[in-house]
Amino acid sequence: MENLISLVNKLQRACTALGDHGEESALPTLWDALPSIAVVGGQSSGKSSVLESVVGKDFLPRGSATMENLISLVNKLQRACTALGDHGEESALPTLWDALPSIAVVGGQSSGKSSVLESVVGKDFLPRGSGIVTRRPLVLQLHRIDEGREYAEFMHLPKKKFTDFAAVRKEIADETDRETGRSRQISTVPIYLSIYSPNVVNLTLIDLPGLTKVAIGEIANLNVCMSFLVIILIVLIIVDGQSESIVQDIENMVQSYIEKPNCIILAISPANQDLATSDAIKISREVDPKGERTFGVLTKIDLMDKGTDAVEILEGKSYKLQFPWIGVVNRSQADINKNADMISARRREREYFSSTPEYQHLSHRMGSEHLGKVLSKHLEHVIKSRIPGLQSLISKSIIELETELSRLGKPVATDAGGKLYMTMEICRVFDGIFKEHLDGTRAGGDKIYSIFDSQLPAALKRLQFDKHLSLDNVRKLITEADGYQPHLIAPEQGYRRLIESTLVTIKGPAEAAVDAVHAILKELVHKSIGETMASSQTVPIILCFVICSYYTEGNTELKQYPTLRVEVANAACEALERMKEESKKATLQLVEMEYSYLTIDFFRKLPQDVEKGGNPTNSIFDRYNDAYLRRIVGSILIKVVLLSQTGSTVLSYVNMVCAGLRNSIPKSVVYCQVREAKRSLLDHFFAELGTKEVKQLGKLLDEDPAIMQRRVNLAKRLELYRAAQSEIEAVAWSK
Ligand SMILES: Nc1nc2c(ncn2[C@@H]2O[C@H](COP(=O)(O)OP(=O)(O)OP(=O)(O)O)[C@@H](O)[C@H]2O)c(=O)[nH]1
Repeated sequence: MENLISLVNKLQRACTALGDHGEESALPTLWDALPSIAVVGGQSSGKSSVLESVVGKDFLPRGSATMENLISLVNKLQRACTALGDHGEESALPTLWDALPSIAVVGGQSSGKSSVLESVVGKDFLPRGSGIVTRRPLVLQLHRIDEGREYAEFMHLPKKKFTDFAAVRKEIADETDRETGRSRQISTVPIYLSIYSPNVVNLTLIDLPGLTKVAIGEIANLNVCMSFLVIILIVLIIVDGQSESIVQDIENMVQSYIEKPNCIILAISPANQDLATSDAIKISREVDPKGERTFGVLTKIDLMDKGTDAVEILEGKSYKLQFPWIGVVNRSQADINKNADMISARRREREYFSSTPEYQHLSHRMGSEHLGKVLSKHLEHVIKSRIPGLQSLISKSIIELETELSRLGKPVATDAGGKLYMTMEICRVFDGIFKEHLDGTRAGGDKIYSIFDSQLPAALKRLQFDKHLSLDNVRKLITEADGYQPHLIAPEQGYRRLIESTLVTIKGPAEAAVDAVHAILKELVHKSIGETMASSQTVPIILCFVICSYYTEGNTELKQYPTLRVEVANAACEALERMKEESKKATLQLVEMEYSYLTIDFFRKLPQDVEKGGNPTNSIFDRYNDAYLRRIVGSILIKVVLLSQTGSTVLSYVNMVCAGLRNSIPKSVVYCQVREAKRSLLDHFFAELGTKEVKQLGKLLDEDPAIMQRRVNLAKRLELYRAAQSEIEAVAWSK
């Protein structure tokens, strides 16, 4: 039996070595066929303990992994936010940073903020000196590691691990100067520092510049002598690069961090100063009047005057906060100068509280180690309570980002094939929209019909053939056509001239119809360009061309690519121009055809008419009298009588031809322009596109750099939010 079990063990080891873990594989898997025992159970049900008992060894990791996960998740999200430039500052994009809980350290200048931070971390790494030392927010993320050497990493130097904390201090000072240009000004752009150590608790702390009270405005309240001294001081400060506005700038910056409801305030007040004048308490009260998210920290307890103590404050009697006050004893300036190490400083601090009679009863909740633990615990609690809110914010943001991204479309392909494909797809979408306008799915095509139905007939009517065929005009034309020899039977040449000169006038309305349709087609081209969505970018390449899906999946206009937009518009308009010329030729030809050949029946009927009513023996002048001419013309006044006699007259012939042209002109226009535009609007453009090099194609798709940048930002943010969503879900489920 033992052999059998060890055989299975051996086989399982071999499977693992071959990468066969029972996961999906194209090869038959042996792993799945081997028997094994899986330990299942709820969280903290004792799975690991059962396993360890079976093995008889203590070898599995333990602890409140979920809680640690929470803080490291928030740390991760904060780092990701920073990488995306999301510092919680004003941005058109939804910001996750603001929703993430953080701890901001605030207090007056030299109140001991940096010392508290260093004590919590247990490392000496922050720049020290006179004046305003902290001039940029320092976002300090503490990561607890199980073992190994502690190290620090800056966000702006991602690949560099700092094991020497003096170098960390130097880098903070240098990076501050890089941003503020050694001008001693302050900057709101944070420095991100991560410290990995087995001696820290998971925590994110933000060190902010110290609040200061020196301001020009306060000089007025001082006596002359003092004012003089302060002015000299301020001049010195200004010479040193610090302007008066710095006081306000610092206050604004601190305020902007701590006013966010998710910010936990670590208010640092020195015990050797009156608490009533504490900058930290003053500013935190403004944003958190009930003290619901303010932790009061009292520094410099060891520096209090002899005979005084901080017991009243630490017991919450003189100034009550929701959370108990925590007293700390940091390294003094002398300790710093002597390079006293943090471990012994922490030990001395512990000893101070346990051995000072006034504080002995409070010693279990004093000191920087205790502070670190309290903050970590509180942060966990806050994060936990924020999870539902975070989840809904992230889900909402994901939807918003996806919508916006699909509106912007996919980025331009880099290779020639991809660029060509994208250009063609955009053109095809444009072409589809243009056709829809003509076919009635979209508005605009109906205007063409209204030209044929009302404008052309109205224009033909306005020609007033009867007026053109006035007796004087008829006489003139017939006489001219007869030349030196009057006609014998019928004035054929005269008829021809009359008809020709009348029908020629139809060219005007015919040409106008061509031009009007051309104008409408051009208008529809521009309309379609405006409506063209770069939806080819949102539809997977394998999908066939389904226009309706383009309309629903995205609505980025062709104007996203200004050059392509212009080129497509030009190509389409040039094509329409060519079609217009063809149409004009064909349509005018229709009119010309009508006067080039007159229907023969018309002439055959004329001699009979002459026989019936005319008198060929009359002199030429008699035959050209008004009655005779009127008969030729068939003027409206006498047309009833004369039409019945002559059967055909110039006017009726012209009207007959005109009625025919009224039908055939639209046919010609539609054939040459509308049908042709639907068929081959961009044929020339496509032919030219095929000959273009990748560079020229790139120029066509010269997207607005701002849009490109926005797409990149949105995509990164979406990636972050999706990752955050799955991580938060994992934590939320295991809560
Ligand atoms: N004796 C003693 N000295 C302290 C204590 N806390 C801070 N100090 C000293 O007070 C001075 C100022 O401390 P910092 O931690 O630099 O103060 P800060 O608030 O960070 O200063 P800025 O960032 O410049 O505003 C330093 O010399 C510290 O050594 C303390 O609890 N006891």
